[in-house]
Amino acid sequence: MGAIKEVLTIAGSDSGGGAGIQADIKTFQELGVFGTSAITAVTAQNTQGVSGIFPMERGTVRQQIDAVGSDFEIAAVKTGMLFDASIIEETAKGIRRYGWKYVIVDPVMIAKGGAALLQEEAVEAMKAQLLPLATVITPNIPEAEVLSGIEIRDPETRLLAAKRILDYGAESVVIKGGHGNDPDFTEDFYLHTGGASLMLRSNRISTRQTHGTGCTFAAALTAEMAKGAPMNEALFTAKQFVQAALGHPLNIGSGHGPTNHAAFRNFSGKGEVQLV
Ligand SMILES: Nc1ncnc2c1ncn2[C@@H]1O[C@H](COP(=O)(O)OP(=O)(O)O)[C@@H](O)[C@H]1O
Ligand SMILES: Cc1ncc(COP(=O)(O)OP(=O)(O)O)c(N)n1
Repeated sequence: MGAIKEVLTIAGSDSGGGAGIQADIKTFQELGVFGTSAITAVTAQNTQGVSGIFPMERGTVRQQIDAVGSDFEIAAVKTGMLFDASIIEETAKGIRRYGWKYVIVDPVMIAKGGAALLQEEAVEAMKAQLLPLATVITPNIPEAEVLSGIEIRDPETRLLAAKRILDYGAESVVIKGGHGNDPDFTEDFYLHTGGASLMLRSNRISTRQTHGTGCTFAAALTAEMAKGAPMNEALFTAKQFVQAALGHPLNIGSGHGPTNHAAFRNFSGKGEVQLV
């Protein structure tokens, strides 16, 4: 067995443990990579919503990135909740300073309960400074609409939105389908600048316990890319990981509960995800 791969997440803390840094580290551990973190904001959050947001000073974020970057061999870096333009700038500078190879940008904007996890005026900084560094961006449908300025109603408008997002300079994008309108299926649509595309399709699981699915998907993708999986395999594993986590609920909390990060380990339903 080779040396364990080291990965970094630059994201917010979720006190409820289902999303953010906590979801990322659990996912990294489950997929056999060593997780490190730079915390951008502390949130007071549970399954019912976000009751407080405490952003870090930009220097605090920089120091965490440098502490990790100067000592660890980071095989892939993921970004999540970045909250404001100054933290986006520090994150982009850090990624450039260390020249990390795989950069997975989850452009977190709004939590399920409606709390803003990214200031509106920071969207332009994200487009200009972070998206050009991304190997893959992983917006959900509302985030893809904000980034592209296109309303996603069907596969045609989704394709247009994906192309528009790639205009900001990223290598590829996956528009996640959890917010789609098909009651039976979810579809995550991947597009590479070279024109190659993929669709990850699965049964839509009927559950309220969906808190942190986006973070978990992007963290699983990060772990697989760090281990050297080709993009199609990394995407497939990430989707399977989320499918298992949603399909084996833990019944924690009284609102939108966390997914089960340990479920993939024992997952037998690998055929439940189709790669099209
Ligand atoms: N009810 C569901 N059943 C199956 N997969 C889902 C469901 N909801 C979300 N997913 C999957 O979870 C991942 C995150 O999707 P999404 O909900 O769009 O992101 P976010 O959590 O960022 O809003 C995607 O892979 C999506 O297909
Ligand atoms: C600290 C923190 N980061 C990110 C999110 C959003 O996570 P996401 O996976 O998009 O899940 P939902 O909030 O949509 O359930 C968060 N809530 N907190």
